[in-house]
Amino acid sequence: MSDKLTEIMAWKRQEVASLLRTVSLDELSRLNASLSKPPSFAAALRRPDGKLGVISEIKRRSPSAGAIAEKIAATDQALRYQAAGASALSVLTDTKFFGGTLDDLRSVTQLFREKPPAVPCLRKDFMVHPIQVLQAREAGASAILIIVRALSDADIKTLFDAATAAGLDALFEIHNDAELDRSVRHGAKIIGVNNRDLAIFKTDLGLSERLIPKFPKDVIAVSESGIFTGADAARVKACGAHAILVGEALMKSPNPAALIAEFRAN
Ligand SMILES: O=C(O)c1ccccc1NCC(=O)[C@H](O)[C@H](O)COP(=O)(O)O
Repeated sequence: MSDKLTEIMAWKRQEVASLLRTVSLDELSRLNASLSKPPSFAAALRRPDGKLGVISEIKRRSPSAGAIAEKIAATDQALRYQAAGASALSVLTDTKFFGGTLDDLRSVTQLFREKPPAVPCLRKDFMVHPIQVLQAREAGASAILIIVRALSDADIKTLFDAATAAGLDALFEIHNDAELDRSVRHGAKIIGVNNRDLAIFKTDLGLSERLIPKFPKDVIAVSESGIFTGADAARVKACGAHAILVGEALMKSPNPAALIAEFRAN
């Protein structure tokens, strides 16, 4: 792993270091019991009409694209996505590389509680420790991200167990066959193929086409990154994706509702 992800993970471990303390499964279960249940991320991705679930991302900037919509308020974009019929939101909470914050997630989930329907939110960050899972649950998330390539099996188990205890779903993100095998061994229920090669920042939907047909039938399949048009969405749906995760195209679109409708046209 010698690419941008290596740099981000190293930074994330440094960032989280000041917060580190033991977070037991018991503490997470008690926290879960004390808070209102978040809407199910997994259930939102498998649509009864067979159309693609669309996970719509709030992403102000990124290492590959640079500035996307630096000044946008998370709640304004969240309302646009809610009105557009997004299945779920992905809220980037990393500040250094993506310009997001945990407050973005908090304010969006609070807004959805006040103005239903509550669209489930993924905490999109680089998870390394259960304290981040606890933060995600407190901030109202429905799911966390587990980047298989960046974590040892022991770390994956710790994070997945923590998410389960906290009442959260986990999106396992993969880039190759070995990572698919590892996710399945861990019992992943939602697996996303990230089409972006983090060494050269190029996206290739062919990666979803190669890997998704190999997913176990009961796993929810997500295709992530590099999806811009109805034709792109149709390609990944044809290979078995239940849902897509879209950032840049939706953030830059003047009409996210029309774009989401285009993604679901097939
Ligand atoms: O987007 C990046 O440049 C990036 C770089 C390093 C690690 C992760 C990165 N992106 C995170 C994502 O997974 C995407 O934001 C997400 O899949 C949406 O992608 P897109 O629709 O291409 O904006």
